Amino acid sequence: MFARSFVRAARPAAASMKARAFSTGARASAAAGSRMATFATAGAIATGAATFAYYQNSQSPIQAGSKPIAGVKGSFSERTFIAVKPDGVQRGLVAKIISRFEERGYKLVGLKAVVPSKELAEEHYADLKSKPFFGGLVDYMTNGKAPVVAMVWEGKDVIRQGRVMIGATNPLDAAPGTIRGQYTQVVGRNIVHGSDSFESAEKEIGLWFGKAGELIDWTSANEQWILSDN
Ligand SMILES: Nc1ncnc2c1ncn2[C@@H]1O[C@H](COP(=O)(O)OP(=O)(O)OP(=O)(O)O)[C@@H](O)[C@H]1O
Repeated sequence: MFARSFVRAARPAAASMKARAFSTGARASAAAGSRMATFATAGAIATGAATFAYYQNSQSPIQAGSKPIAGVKGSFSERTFIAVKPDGVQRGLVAKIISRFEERGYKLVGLKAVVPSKELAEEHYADLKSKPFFGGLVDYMTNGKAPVVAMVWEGKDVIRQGRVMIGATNPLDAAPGTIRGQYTQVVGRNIVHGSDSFESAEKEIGLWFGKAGELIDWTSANEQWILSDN
């Protein structure tokens, strides 16, 4: 009985959330000149009763710019940009990468599949413009043979911890147990990206997720069990 009324009540809210996530996605897409499909951003997150209540009581489940786009540096609200690159998507490693962050207790606040425009990829990797592999890197990110799965994760020290979890850029130097140390062999196909500083996170989240409109500010029921100090 409860379950049925919950589902019935949830339907219109979920539908409006999806519509809103889609329209903000479309706006950002137009801005970045990218082809993208926003999926599961609002719908998959809003599965728990507590989260549902939060959405139900909220006029706008989509963040309206109340929080800085990369959260607050060094706080529980710090955010990082993590992307599964096309080789990771082709190899079916998206769920494994998401699981690592989820199981660590980090909170998923943004998720979408994107084939980025050349301009977006060039801006993302602007600091590598002079490198001989730059053209190939941009082509591999943008050729559409597979999308990039772009994500924003939130939690304590998530920028630094995200880099540790991902491992060194060159798989030869990546420690066993890190994502690259477990799944990759060569630097040109190292399956995942993570912001390397707060400033990079601000820039990258802004580039890939527009003006924070696509990010969902929600409260995890587990937060006190993951983030409390004695
Ligand atoms: N020597 C190289 N040959 C080919 N591709 C490279 C080389 N060095 C770096 N790359 C590619 O460029 C990406 C960006 O390089 P960068 O030096 O910024 O490392 P990173 O910050 O660990 O990587 P990412 O930005 O993807 O997280 C690497 O992840 C890799 O895909």
